[in-house]
Amino acid sequence: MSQSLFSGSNELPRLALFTDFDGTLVDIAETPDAVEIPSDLTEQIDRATREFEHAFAVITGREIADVDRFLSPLQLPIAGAHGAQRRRADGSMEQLDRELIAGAEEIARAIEPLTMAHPELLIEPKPGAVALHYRQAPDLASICQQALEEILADHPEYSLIEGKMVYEARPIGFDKGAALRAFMQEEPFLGRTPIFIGDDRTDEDAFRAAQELGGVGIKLGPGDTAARMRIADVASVHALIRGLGDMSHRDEPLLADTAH
Ligand SMILES: O=P(O)(O)OC[C@H]1O[C@H](O[C@H]2O[C@H](CO)[C@@H](O)[C@H](O)[C@H]2O)[C@H](O)[C@@H](O)[C@@H]1O
Repeated sequence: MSQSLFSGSNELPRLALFTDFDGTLVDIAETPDAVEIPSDLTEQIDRATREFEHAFAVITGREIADVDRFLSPLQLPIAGAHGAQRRRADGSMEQLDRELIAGAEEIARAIEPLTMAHPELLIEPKPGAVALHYRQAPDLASICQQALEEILADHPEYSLIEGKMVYEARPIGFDKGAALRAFMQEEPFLGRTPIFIGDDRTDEDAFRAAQELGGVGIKLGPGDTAARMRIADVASVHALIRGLGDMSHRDEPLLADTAH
């Protein structure tokens, strides 16, 4: 890391914490529904959100309802479907254009012949976006990419993005960086220093946004990244969330004056 988030000051900045979901808060699983939620995860997150005065949000490719189901009973601020959906900290929803929702439904229908021919493929329709998973059939990656490219030629309002064993159609103008910036303009995020933790290439926009706003991106795992910091694995993310929650309670100087 070239620069410390805490350098030049004895006091902790007021932090806002943003995390990705799959591969960051939970380990990657064979299918989207198979992710395992550690028994203490919701409690850990709940505690951190309180200590961060609720400046804690999830920014994910999943639809919001999925994350709510996995993290029940928590109802966090969430940007879902790569930012196409967004629930603010006050619980209000940013509404996505109906035409974009209809466009995503059409794209999902257009993929069906491919998934009928290859039942190992999985379509995940979401409000305003669509994922085509090939984790059960890695050899079909290029066929999936080509099929979606052809379908998106008729849907210029969408672009193709690539994740972990998945191709997705995401509406143009939406990404995780834009979602992070939108949260940062609202309470309780306003005026805080953003930290974004993610593991995938779709997280790069959010790393850059966090850093442009004076914060830091933390990349989980290997690979080229714009993030200035790295973290090893999901267990370390849980430990970091616990640790940051503890630190945010300190109002005394970070380093005690130990000069003799
Ligand atoms: O932005 P994220 O929270 O990381 O979401 C990205 C995509 O994650 C999910 O798919 C990925 O995780 C699955 C479960 O571990 C795995 O089976 C799949 O291969 C991964 O691509 C989710 O299903 C997608 O909707 C998200 O866009």
